[in-house]
Amino acid sequence: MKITKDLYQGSLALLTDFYQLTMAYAYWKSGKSEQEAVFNLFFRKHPFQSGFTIAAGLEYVVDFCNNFTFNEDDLSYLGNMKNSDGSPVFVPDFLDYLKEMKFSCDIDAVEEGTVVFPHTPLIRVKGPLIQCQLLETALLNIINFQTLIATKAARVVLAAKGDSVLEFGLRRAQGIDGALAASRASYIGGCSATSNVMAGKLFGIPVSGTHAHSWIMSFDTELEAFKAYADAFPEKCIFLVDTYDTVNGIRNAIEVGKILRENGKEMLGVRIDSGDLAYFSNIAREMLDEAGFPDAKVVASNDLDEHIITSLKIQEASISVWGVGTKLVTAYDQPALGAVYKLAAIKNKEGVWEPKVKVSQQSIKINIPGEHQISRFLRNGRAVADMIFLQEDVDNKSSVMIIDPIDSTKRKRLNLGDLEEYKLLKPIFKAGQQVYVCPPIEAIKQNTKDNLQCFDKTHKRLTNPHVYPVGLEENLYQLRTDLVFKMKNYDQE
Ligand SMILES: Nc1ncnc2c1ncn2[C@@H]1O[C@H](COP(=O)(O)OP(=O)(O)OP(=O)(O)O)[C@@H](O)[C@H]1O
Ligand SMILES: O=P(O)(O)OC[C@H]1O[C@H](OP(=O)(O)OP(=O)(O)O)[C@H](O)[C@@H]1O
Ligand SMILES: O=C(O)c1cccnc1
Ligand SMILES: [Mg+2]
Repeated sequence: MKITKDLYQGSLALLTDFYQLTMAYAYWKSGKSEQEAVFNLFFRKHPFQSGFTIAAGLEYVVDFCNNFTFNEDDLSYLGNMKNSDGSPVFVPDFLDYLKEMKFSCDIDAVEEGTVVFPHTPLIRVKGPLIQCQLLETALLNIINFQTLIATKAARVVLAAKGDSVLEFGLRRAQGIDGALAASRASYIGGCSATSNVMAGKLFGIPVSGTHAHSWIMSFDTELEAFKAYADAFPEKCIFLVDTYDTVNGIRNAIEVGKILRENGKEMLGVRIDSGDLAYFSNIAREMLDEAGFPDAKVVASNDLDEHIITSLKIQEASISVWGVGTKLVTAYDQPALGAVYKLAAIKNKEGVWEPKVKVSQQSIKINIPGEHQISRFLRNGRAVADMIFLQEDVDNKSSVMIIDPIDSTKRKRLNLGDLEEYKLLKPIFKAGQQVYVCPPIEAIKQNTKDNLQCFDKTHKRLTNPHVYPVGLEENLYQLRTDLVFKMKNYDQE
């Protein structure tokens, strides 16, 4: 196996759980493949005890759907799968069906960079049951990870309060694709650049960086190392000052900064990667200012996350650029988002849509039935609530009641006349044809910024944030309750 050449072999159709294929076969065998269905992809709890989540990954989903075909290699692999009695798992007629299958679903989704909340669909898939089912695992894989990392990045960037955050995670990320996807999602979440050069090339993200301790250690003295770096990159000098003695390192950086200046160049700054970052950054700032380098930046790195950055801000550390790696790209404190993909409605034999619920002991796990939409209501540009609803329930209404999906005592009346309404689900595919143009990554990053700006700072607080109201329109709430009662059959002894 050569990972550079052979890994995906031009097809991602088998990037799925085996049970999706066994269900697909069983749907086909029982004549249900083409029955129309609606599935929603949503999460139940914000990651990191955050008050918000940033949607990311849609562009990957679009690409996946546009290339959703089983190639000859995939089909021959499936054709060779055997049951324990030696019989083939999948009969040739089914493999022919897969070969001819053309992606034909409608997909509606929340745009990347949108602030999203529990229970509201990030992606809605409507189409033949077999296709909806076969998309589940890949869609979850893509959206769960990129949404998680975009959210983590947004939190780190909020903690940095306007300072640049550089993403340095490649060496610690979860494998090759994890690293690439994390760099993309980190940029969407608000990072200014990545150290990951391949992500720069693939996604058009700015790349940047400093140098490592090994560079210093390869010379007899730190001063020699700084001079040689300045010689190679006079425009890009951020000297790593903590290899031996941080204060001495700053002194050496200043000395080389003066030589650069004599040659018409400016040192960009210093990086501190160990020790007490508040203490050393303040010393660096004082020494740089005193030596006539007030514009030189102090970059800090070393196991940073949003909490350490917040603490360093409180300590009045003089850091203006933050290099964040491991804890960002691995989502160290919560390594998975936990979004799910649930059947919400199915068209019966009479052609009538039937809403569906999965009943659970835990009310948080009861999904929201039907092909619903989400509206975000804003007052003077400020988000006040999100409503999950069925269009027919709100037509011609001047006010609506929304009810918390978990706690029905939490309700909010919205007077629609006073509010701006913004529909979150946008058409992405219609009958398998892409109708949405994926925006450039800069526009997605800007969308994150604009979206976050609409939310009160109490929802963006990193610890114990104020909960933003998201509710089911009352008729949809009632429909869900009635369906649960019906499926539970409480009237029976
Ligand atoms: N003033 C500070 N307040 C809070 N946390 C800090 C402060 N200074 C550094 N930190 C954090 O404390 C941790 C220090 O970790 P660690 O003990 O591994 O580093 P170190 O010993 O300074 O560096 P290294 O092991 O790389 O030489 C890091 O997560 C760092 O970001
Ligand atoms: O700390 P992170 O947020 O992951 O950021 C990336 C780290 O990677 C580099 O060193 P590395 O960790 O490889 O070595 P070090 O711990 O000895 O500095 C760099 O100096 C940072 O410390
Ligand atoms: O460019 C840097 O300073 C860098 C890159 C990767 C990891 N740590 C630091
Ligand atoms: Mg380290």
